[in-house]
Amino acid sequence: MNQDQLKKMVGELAATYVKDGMVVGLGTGSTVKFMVDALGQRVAKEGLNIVGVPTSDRTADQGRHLGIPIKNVDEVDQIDLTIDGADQINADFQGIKGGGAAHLFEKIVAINSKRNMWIVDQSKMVQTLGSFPLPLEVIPYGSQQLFKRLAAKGLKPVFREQNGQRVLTDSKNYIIDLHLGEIKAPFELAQYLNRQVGLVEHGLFLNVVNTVIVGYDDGPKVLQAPERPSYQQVQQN
Ligand SMILES: O=C(CO)[C@H](O)[C@H](O)COP(=O)(O)O
Repeated sequence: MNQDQLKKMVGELAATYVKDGMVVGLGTGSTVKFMVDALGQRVAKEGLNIVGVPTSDRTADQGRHLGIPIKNVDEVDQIDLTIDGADQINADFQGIKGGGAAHLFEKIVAINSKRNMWIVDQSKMVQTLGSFPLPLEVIPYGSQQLFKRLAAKGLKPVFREQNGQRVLTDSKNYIIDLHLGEIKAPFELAQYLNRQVGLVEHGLFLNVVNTVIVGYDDGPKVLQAPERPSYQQVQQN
């Protein structure tokens, strides 16, 4: 199976976890796109009654187009289940997200969800995080100074660009990617990044996910992460 077929397989399986009456967080990315397509089909064919809380303008547009009722995260009491993709997941179920520049909204939706499910193809499962560059969403004002501080600390920052222009998030912020190679101590790194002024959110998702569906050539595998409070929720209290 090619990567797209694996993504479609896990996306379609994840859509079967959505039950009537649920408020569902809708992630962002090419894997989630398959899941939202499948959810749209269930809404049309089965009359599935759900509310979708999207994590990007892209996903909101797709959901609306498919007839899924869409609400903002501030318009719902709580989200029952969020289904999202990931860029890397390590052996301890910690993740890197933000390859699609949507990790700020994805994290807000994730920490306001009762359960979080990630859907990935087999290439995303790693022993140690970091070979995928770690995305940071930063406010444009002062971002060059922040960039210099990150570089001085040896974190190998690179402003993300597309067609020669800096990428802008849905909140009109920049993305800086840290080309770390290996992240040996993700919690320590998260603590350092949380302290940086002008850095809105980093792409380390620690103790967030409950269930991971991985697409392998011989079929999907459903993995359960240990039950634990999310790092971000603990920090906030
Ligand atoms: O974090 C994300 C977007 O910010 C995506 O979930 C992540 O990049 C995975 O994307 P894809 O399913 O296209 O591989």
